[in-house]
Amino acid sequence: MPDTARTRRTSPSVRERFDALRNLPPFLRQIWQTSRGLTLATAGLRLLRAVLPVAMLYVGKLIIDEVVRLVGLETGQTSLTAWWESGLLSPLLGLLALEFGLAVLSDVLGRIVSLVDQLLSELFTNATSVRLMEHAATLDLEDFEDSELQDRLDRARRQTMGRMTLMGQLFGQAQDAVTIVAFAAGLVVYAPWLMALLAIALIPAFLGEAHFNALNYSLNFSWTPERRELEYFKQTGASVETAKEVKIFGLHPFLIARFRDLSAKFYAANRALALRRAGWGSLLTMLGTLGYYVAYGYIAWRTVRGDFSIGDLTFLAGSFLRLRQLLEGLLVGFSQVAGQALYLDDLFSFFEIQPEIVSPANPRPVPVPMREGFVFEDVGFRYPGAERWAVRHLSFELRAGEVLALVGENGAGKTTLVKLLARLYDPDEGRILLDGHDLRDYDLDELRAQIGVIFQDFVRYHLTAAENIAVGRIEARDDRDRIVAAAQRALADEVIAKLPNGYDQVIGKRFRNGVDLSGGEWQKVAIARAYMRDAQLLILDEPTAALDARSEFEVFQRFKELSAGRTAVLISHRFSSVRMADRILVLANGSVEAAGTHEELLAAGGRYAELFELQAAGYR
Ligand SMILES: Nc1ncnc2c1ncn2[C@@H]1O[C@H](COP(=O)(O)OP(=O)(O)OP(=O)(O)O)[C@@H](O)[C@H]1O
Repeated sequence: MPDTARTRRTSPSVRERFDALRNLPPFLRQIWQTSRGLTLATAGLRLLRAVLPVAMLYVGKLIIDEVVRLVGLETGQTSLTAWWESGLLSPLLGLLALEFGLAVLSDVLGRIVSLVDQLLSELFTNATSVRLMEHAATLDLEDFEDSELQDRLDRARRQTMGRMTLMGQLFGQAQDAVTIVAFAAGLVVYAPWLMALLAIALIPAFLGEAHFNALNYSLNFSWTPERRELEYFKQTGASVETAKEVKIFGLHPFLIARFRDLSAKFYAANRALALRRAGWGSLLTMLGTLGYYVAYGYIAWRTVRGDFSIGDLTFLAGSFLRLRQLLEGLLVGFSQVAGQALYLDDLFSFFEIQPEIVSPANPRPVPVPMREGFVFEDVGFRYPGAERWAVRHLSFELRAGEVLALVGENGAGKTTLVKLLARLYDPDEGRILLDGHDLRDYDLDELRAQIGVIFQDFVRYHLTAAENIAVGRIEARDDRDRIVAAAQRALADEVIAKLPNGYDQVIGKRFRNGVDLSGGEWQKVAIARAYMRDAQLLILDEPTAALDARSEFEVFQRFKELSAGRTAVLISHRFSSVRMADRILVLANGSVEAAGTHEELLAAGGRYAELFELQAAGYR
C-alpha cells in the first residue's frame, strides 16, 4: 500500500468516523434483503421486550407500596392463614403474579430474540460470502496479483464474519433506545433535571470510547499486510501442501521465529492501545458513576422529606440505575457501532472495485468456426508495477487450424503470450486480432468459451477425479461418457482405473478418504480438462513437464491428432514434442526471434538449433 494511504489511515478524523455511519443504511438494507421475515420478527419482539423493564419496575413499586400499606394497617395478625382468610393479601398476590408473568415473558422473548438473531446472522454471513465470491469472480487477474487488493479482500472476508456482532448491537441499541424513552417518560414526571445530569455525566465516557474505537480500527487497518503475513506463516508452517518441504529443509524454527517476531510486534502495539483504553475508560466511567450517586442522594433526601413514598424511592432508584446503564450502553454502543461501521467500509469498498477487462457495449459475436485465426500486431505488455516489458514488439500469426509450438528459455514470455491470447490481460501496446477484429471487440465470456488453456501451474482441485476433469466444462459435470472420453484422450483413464473408487475417488490429501496422485498423474488428469471443452483454440502451456518422455510424446501425438481442425498452441521444453507442431515460434526477450518448421529452424542454425543440440547431446 502506498505510504500516504497508510499514514492517512492511521488516524481517521472525527468526520471520517461519523461518515462511516452512512454505511449503516445499506448494511440494514442487506439484512432486510437476506430475510424479511426474520428481520421483522426480531424488530417486533425487541420492541415488545423493550417496554417490559419499565413495566416490571413499576409493578415492583406497586408491590412495595402495597406492602407498606399492609404494614401500616396494624391488624395484629401473624399467621398466614388468618391473613389469607381476611382477603387483604389478594391485591399483593395479584401484583406478584403479574410481576412473575412479566419476568417469564421477558426471558422467553429474550431467548426467541437471540434465536432469531442467530439464524438471521448466519443467513446474512452466507449471503455476504456468496456476494463476495460472485464479485471476486468478475475481477481481473491483475487485480488478484495486486497485494493491495489481497489486503482488501482479506479485510472484506473478515467482515463477512465479523459484522454480525454489529447487527446484534444495532438492534440491541434500538431496543435500548425504546426502553430509555419509556423510563424517561416515567422519570420526567419526578425529576427532569436529574436525567440531564445523568446524560451529561456520560458524555466523556462516550467520547473516550469513540476515540479508542477509531484508534483500534486504524491499528487493524494499518496492520493488514502484516496480519496476512502472519496468516501465511501459520499456513506454511502447518499445511498438507508444504509439510513435505518444510520437514526436509527443517524450516519449522525459521517459520516459527518469523511468526513470533511479527506477532510479538502486533501484540505490543495492541497491548499499548488496550492499556491506554483501559486507563482512560475507568477514569471516564467514574464520572458517569458520580452523576448517578448525586441523583441517588437527591432522591433519598426527597423521600426523607416526605415528597416520595418508599415505593417511589425504589422505583426511582431502580429506574436511575437502569437508565444509567442503558444510557451508558447506548452511548458506548453508539461509538462502537460507529467504529464497526468503519469496518463496513472494507466490505463495501471491495464491492466497489470494478474490473477493467470487460465486454464492450456492443460486442461482436465470436466467429464459429474462425476463418483466419489470431494476429499479434506489435504487442507489448508490462505486468503492473514491473519495469521490464514481459513481451514487446511481438508480432506473429496463429492461423486457424494450425498447431503452433512456442519455445524459448525461461522468462522468454511464452506464458504471458498465452495469457494475452485468452484476454486475462490486455496489451499495453499494439493489438491482438481474431479474424481481423480486436479481441477487445468481442464478448469476453464467448471468447473465453472458445479457448481452452491448461497452464503449467494448473489447479489441483480436491474434488473427485470425474469433477477434476469436468472443470474443463463444468456444465457437463454429469455427462460421465464425455468425462471418460476426455480421460482416455489424455491417458488419464489408466490413472483413474487404479483409484479405489475410480472416477468417484476424491483426489488430493486435504479431505477424508482423499488419495494423492503423482505429479505426472495429476498432469494427465489436468490435460483431460482440455478435451472436455468444445473450444476452437486449445493451449497446453507446459502441463507435461512431469510426464515421462514416453507419456509426453504420446500426449502430444494424440493432442495433435485430436486437434485436427482446431487451432492449437503447445509449449514444451522437449524438442521431441515440439517438432510435431506445424510451425514453431522461437521467443526471446519477449519477442519472436525466429519461426518455421523444425527442419527449417535447424537448417537456419540459430538459437533453436543450439538448444536442440544441447538437448540431443544429453542423450548421446
Ligand atoms: N505475474 C507476474 N508479475 C510480474 N512479472 C511477471 C509475472 N509473470 C511473469 N512475469 C515476468 O514476465 C516475463 C515473462 O514471463 P513468462 O511467464 O511469460 O515466461 P515463460 O517464457 O513462460 O517462462 P517459463 O519457461 O519459465 O515458463 C518474465 O521476465 C517474468 O519474470
